[in-house]
This record gives sequence, structure tokens and C-alpha cells, in this order.
Amino acid sequence: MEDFYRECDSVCLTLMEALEVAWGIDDGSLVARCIPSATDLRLTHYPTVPADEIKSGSTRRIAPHTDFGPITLLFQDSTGGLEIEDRASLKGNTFVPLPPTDTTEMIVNVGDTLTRWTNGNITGGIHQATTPESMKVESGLVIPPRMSMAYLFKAERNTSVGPLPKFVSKEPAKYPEITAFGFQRWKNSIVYNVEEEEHAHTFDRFVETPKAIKVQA
Ligand SMILES: O=C(O)CCC(=O)C(=O)O
Ligand SMILES: [Fe+2]
Repeated sequence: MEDFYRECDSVCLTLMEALEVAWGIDDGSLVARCIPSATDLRLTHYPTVPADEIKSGSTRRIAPHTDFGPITLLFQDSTGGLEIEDRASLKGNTFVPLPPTDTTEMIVNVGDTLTRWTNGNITGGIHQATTPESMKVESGLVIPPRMSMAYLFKAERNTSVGPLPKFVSKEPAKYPEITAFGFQRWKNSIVYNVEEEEHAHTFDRFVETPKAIKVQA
């Protein structure tokens, strides 16, 4: 498991390096923001659940959310049910399934930190785990258990998750300076409904407000 963790960390750093090349950041400062990373590796087991309970809204697998870090590496079993928001849909709140074609497949999801570093130029992907597509129509079905692994890559704790200089040279910052650790605490306080006095007004004049964001990770 530790080898897997290290392997995932190295994949994420390579992806950060690729973004540096794409954005013309030649001082290594994006990768430097992630060393050492403060990543959580989350293994989730979803118990068996009647599909009708999910349909009625009385139970969820994982509610729509964005992850907190720059990116997440996600691995799922063959059960299905993972969905990503369809941003092209004009109806809003529309999701498309990401069916498991192969259980060795790795899904890369953009998270909040990359949104903030790019001053909103790249938006975190809203995703959820729900009823597999093939079980949505017929009633009375029982959804089998499901397992997933999420390598929730996070920046180094004391590093800023405010916008990178490159993305605020021509437009004002939409996100305030805050450390990765402070950001994590703030997001956790929303998920767990804890008032964080320290950050209560930090975000008032920016695009994010605690009550406007639905998160889970
Ligand atoms: O179980 C899944 O496929 C999604 C898990 C997830 O979104 C998360 O752990 O943040
Ligand atoms: Fe997630």
C-alpha cells in the first residue's frame, strides 16, 4: 500500500511538471508547491443498498462534490455508479456516467486547488457515486457493494493555494491567499458544519463563500 501511495505521488508530480510545461512555468514553482504533498489515500467501501432508497433521496453513496487538492487519481471496481457533471448541459445538475471499462483504469479529476491556482481558468470536476446506469430503470433492484480508491493529491501544507502569479498578471485575484492547511480546515468545516471563526470573513469579497459550495472530500 505504501509503494502504491509513493507511485501515485510520483504520477501526480509528473502531471504537475506537465502543467508547468503547458503554462510556461520554468522555475519549477508548481511542483515545489506539492513537495512534500499532504495527500490522503482514501479507500471507500459502499455497502449494498436498494436502488429505490437512492432514487427516493433517503440514502446516497457519495453526494456531488469537488475534491480539495489540485488533482485526484481515482480507481474504481467493476460495479459502476461514478458520474461526472456534464458542463455542456444547459439544464444544470446533469451528470454523465463514467462506467468502469477496465478496473486498472486511472481517472484524473481536477480539484479546487487547481481552480484556485489558475484563478478560475480550470474548474474542478463535480462528481458523485450513485446508482449504476443499468440499474436506474427497473424498480426493486439491490445495488451490490462497491469499492473505490482515491489518491487525493494535496499541496504541501504551508504552501499558498492562492492564484499563481502567472494567472493574476492580467486579471484580479478571485481567490484569497490561504495555506493549503488552512484551506483544508476551512473545507472540512463546511463538510462537518463546524464554524471556523478564524476564516469566517476571509472569503467575503471573493467568489467562494462557504455556504455556496457543496463538498465532501
Ligand atoms: O467512489 C468513487 O468513485 C468516488 C470517490 C470520491 O469522489 C472521493 O473519494 O472523493
Ligand atoms: Fe471525490
